Amino acid sequence: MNSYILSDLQHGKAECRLVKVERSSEGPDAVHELRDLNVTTQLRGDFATAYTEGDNAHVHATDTQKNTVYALARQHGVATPEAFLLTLAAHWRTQEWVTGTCFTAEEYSWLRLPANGHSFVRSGQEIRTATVQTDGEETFVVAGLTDLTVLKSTGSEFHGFPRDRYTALKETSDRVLATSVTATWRYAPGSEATVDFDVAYDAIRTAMLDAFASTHSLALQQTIHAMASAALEACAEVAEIRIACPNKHHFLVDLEPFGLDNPGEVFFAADRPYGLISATVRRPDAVEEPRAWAPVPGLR
Ligand SMILES: O=c1[nH]c(=O)c2[nH]c(=O)[nH]c2[nH]1
Repeated sequence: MNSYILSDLQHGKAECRLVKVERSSEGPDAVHELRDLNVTTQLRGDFATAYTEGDNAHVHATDTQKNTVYALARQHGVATPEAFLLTLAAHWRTQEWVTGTCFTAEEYSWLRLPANGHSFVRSGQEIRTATVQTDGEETFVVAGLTDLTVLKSTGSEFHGFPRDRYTALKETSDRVLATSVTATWRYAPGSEATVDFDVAYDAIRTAMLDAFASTHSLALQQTIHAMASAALEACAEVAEIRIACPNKHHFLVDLEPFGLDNPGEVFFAADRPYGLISATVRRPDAVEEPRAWAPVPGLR
């Protein structure tokens, strides 16, 4: 065996697609509930000999982990993404050689069609996200959303920035502000026992959208701060929130060569490059917890 240092071992099944139908009634008038998740499991623990010796005696097979996702969905249901990940965590944290766990889920939303209670259309809006980790006795829950695309066609300015020999950007007092919000919030330790994750999600999403719409923006940075603050105000159980936003630039097209004016009506929506702006906003009394954020990507 060599003397290199092995660390950060984890193994699990990535992207277990799980659709759970809650069947409270049957027949042509059946009203069903749908939860559509993409679940990734990761176990951490005493698994080094699999890496160093190829000895799998401690390895809970990723296939077993995948099967456990489906079996626990059947046995415990999927009340919310966070609740389901907590169920997985409760199962795996007690298994031999497991000292820590990390479960993540994306949730895709479906809207009920008016015809009956069991037909749905995928809603093209944001993806909900959740991550539950355990480290021994401790539990960390973060949740959020990505791809929440928003735009305001006025009420956004950008000026007062420094100018140097490479600055070409004109100051503006009226521009299109568009972004695709990725937000992730961390629940205060212990709050997972009492918080209603669906209620919290809806409250935070609504608060962020209201803040985006109602903030007269002097910078996307200011809008991000307003959205994050509104989220903390909307949900007492959230200790901190991270928001990352691409600035989806909309450039006014010069129509003068064609003898036309363009009073803020015709834009070129560029897809790249884009500004990329992010921040974390934390309650003053909340203790930082870097472990909770470790698996959370900055921006997707
Ligand atoms: O809201 C903005 N923030 C920036 O930091 C920035 N930089 C830039 O070129 N445009 C903008 N807009």
